[in-house]
Amino acid sequence: MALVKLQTQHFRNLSSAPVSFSPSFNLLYGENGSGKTSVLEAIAYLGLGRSFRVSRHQAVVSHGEQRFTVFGGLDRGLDGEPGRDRSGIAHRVGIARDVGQKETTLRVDGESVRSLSSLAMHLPVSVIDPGVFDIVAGGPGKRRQFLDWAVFHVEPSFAGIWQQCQRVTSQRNQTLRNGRLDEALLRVWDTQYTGLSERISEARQTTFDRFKTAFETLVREVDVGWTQGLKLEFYPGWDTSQSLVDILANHREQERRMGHTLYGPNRADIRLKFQGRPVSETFSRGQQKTLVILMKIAQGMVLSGLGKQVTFLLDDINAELDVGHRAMLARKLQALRCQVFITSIEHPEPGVLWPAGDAPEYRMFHVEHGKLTEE
Ligand SMILES: Nc1ncnc2c1ncn2[C@@H]1O[C@H](COP(=O)(O)OP(=O)(O)OP(=O)(O)O)[C@@H](O)[C@H]1O
Repeated sequence: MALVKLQTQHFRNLSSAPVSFSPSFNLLYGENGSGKTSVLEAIAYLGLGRSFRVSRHQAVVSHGEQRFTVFGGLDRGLDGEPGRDRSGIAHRVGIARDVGQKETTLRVDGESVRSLSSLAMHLPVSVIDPGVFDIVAGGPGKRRQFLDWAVFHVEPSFAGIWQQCQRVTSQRNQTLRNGRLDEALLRVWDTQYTGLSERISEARQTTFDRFKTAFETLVREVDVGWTQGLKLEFYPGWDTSQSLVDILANHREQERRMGHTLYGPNRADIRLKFQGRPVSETFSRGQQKTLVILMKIAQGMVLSGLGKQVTFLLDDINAELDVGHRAMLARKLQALRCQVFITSIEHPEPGVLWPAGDAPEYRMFHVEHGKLTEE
C-alpha cells in the first residue's frame, strides 16, 4: 500500500491542507527551513509511530499547541494492479499525540487501535537520511533496529514477543540488582527469558536469511567490485554452541556484578566483515554509504517479495550520495515498485535520476512555509 493522502494538524510548521501523493515517486523541493523534512516526519509517524529525527514528541507539536494529529489515506497497494483502480483509498490511518496528557491515540479505518504495530503494519516506512549511515558506522543497536523493522513486517507477531521479552528482561534485571540474590526467582525469569529470546532469535534469523539472499542477488546485479570478501552474519546475542540457560547459569556472578542481563537478544547484531575485519574499520566512507544503500534496497526486496510495498523517505540525500548512487537507488526502487519521497533544496531534475523516457510516474511539489504546491 502507498500513502496517497496526508493531512496534519499542528505538526511542526506544516499547513493543515490535505495533500495527494503519487503511489510512485514524489519529489519535494524548497528552501532550508521550508518544511520538507517535516512532511517526511509526519509520514514516519504513520509508519513508525515516531519521528526519525527527534526522540521527543514534544519537538514536533507546533509551537504553542498541545496536540498534533497526522491522518493518512492508503491506496489498494500493488495487488490493486494491473488494470485495477489504485486511486481509491483502501485504508485510513491516524495518529494523534497530546503532549500535555502524554497520550497517544491511534486509529485504523475509523476504529481506535491500542498497539502501534496495528497501525505500523499498514505502511512499511524506510528512511534514508544522513543518519542512516550509522547502520554500518555505528553500534549494534542501529543494526538491530534495521533488522527488526524487517522482521516486524515479515512476521507482525514479532512486536508482541519483543515487548514481552523487554518486560521480562527488566524484571530479571531488577532481581539481579537486589542485594541478596533470589536464585529461585531468577530461575523463573530465566525460563521465561530464554523461551522468548529463542523465539526472537528464530524470527530474526529467518528474516536475516531472506535479507542475505536478497543482498547477494543485488550485489551480483550492481557489481560494485569491492563486495568480494564481504561477509554478513547474524549474531543472536549469545554463543549458540551452548544453550542460553547454561550461559546464564555460568555467568550469574558477572551479571549480578553488572546488575543487568548480558546475554540474549538485546546483544544481537548483524556482523559486517570484509576479509575478516569489521567494515567500519576497513571500508572508506563512500564504500560504507554504498553498503548501507544496498542493505536498504535488499530490505525493500525482502518485503516486495512478500507482496508488500515499502514507502521510502529519502531526506536530503544529495549531500550524501553522488549522482551515480542516487540514480542507482532511484532505478532499483522504481523496479521494486516502491513508493518514494525525495527532498531536495534545488529544483529536482528527473533526467539526472532516470534515462530519458524511462522516468516513473512522479509528482513534484514546491514546499514553502509548510505548504505544498504541486507543479
Ligand atoms: N515545533 C515546531 N513548531 C513550529 N515550527 C517548527 C517546529 N519545529 C521546527 N519548526 C520549524 O519548521 C520549519 C521546517 O523545518 P524542516 O526541518 O521541515 O525544514 P526543511 O525544509 O527540511 O529544511 P532543511 O532544508 O534546512 O533541512 C523550520 O523553519 C523550523 O524552524
